Amino acid sequence: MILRTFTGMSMTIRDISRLVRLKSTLSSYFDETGKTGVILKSMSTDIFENLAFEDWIHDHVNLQNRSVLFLWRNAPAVVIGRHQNPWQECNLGLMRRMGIPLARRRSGGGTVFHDLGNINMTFFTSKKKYDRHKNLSVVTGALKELRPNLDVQATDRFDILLNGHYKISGTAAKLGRAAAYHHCTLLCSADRTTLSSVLKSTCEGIKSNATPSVPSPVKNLLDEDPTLDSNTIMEAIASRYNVEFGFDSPVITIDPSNETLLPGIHKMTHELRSWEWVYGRTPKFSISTDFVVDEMSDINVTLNIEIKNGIVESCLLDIPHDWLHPETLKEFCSLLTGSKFCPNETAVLIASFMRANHESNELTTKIHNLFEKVVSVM
Ligand SMILES: Nc1ncnc2c1ncn2[C@@H]1O[C@H](COP(=O)(O)OC(=O)CCCC[C@@H]2CCSS2)[C@@H](O)[C@H]1O
Repeated sequence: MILRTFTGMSMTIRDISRLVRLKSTLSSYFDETGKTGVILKSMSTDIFENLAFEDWIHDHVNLQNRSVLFLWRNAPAVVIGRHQNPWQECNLGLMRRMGIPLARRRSGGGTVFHDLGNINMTFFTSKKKYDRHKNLSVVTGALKELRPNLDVQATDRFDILLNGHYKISGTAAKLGRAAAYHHCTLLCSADRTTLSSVLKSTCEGIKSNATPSVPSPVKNLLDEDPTLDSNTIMEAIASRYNVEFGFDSPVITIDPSNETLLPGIHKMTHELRSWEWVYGRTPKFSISTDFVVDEMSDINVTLNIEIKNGIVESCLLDIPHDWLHPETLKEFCSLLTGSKFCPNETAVLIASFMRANHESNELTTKIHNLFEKVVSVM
């Protein structure tokens, strides 16, 4: 079965049999049933599949007279805004070591951390009905219904604060020509240690006009009230959504990797996963930084590098000529120029460079040290 019901509110047998019988796409299902409000919940915890599903709904569902609430959670991931610079926003080295993926979403705004202790909600409407205040009041209303003493309030910048100070929810939005979506997070029991360590850039000397994030002190709802749990919170949000908007939708569980139901979804997911989208879409930037390349003799190096579309446009290294021959240095820099600003690609290039230039062990060690330092900013 393509869709299955979830929670107390159940999908009608007629709805299900229609879907099974038609083996239809989700958009034709919407048209068939004529429902004006639909609540969907993802069975995937893959950030790229879930972001692709958002795109799919936005592009394929007629949202003129219809609203959709999408509820989803992800395995650990860092999600940057459309116009952001990942090198400026997060600790990419640590994320690689921890196996935490980086995703770039299509909406603007800042960088957030997701894991299974964080709920995401996407409110799809026509552009005319787009109303972030109303959507956030669904969230705060649901929380107050569950625990009347919780002090949760939406702010002017559409964050939700707990006790007037701690951020528990961040918002971003995408406005299309006729349709729109507003999506937000909700911190229930996320790993705050990982959150703060991955959202700390290690890269110094970046110059860019990418959108910067606005860091805030964060808290989990379950730290305030350990008797809460994220499934209960999700159900409360779903029923509050129905009440607030006058709908009667069950929560329909959906598989965002189902190509039959969602024609074209695989291609959309693939694009979101690609290096070209995640890193290559970074607005042009430069890095100017100093490092010691040879601790023994205290050799100081200045690196000036310019990156456009994720590709090294120019690379200048200021190194004492008696440490590395200017010709070798020139070759090293021209090797990087035109390549992806990425440790894997650089490692391959440097390895072949070292094979071709194996004059002495001393030179190999120097190139290796230089490579390690340059790669540490990637
Ligand atoms: N999961 C989560 N929820 C709330 N706040 C967070 C979270 N992770 C980090 N932060 C805090 O917010 C700031 C960034 O705030 P800033 O205001 O810059 O950015 C946002 O809030 C963007 C929200 C995007 C929501 C989308 C919904 C579905 S896909 S992602 C960060 O430095 C932390 O201090």
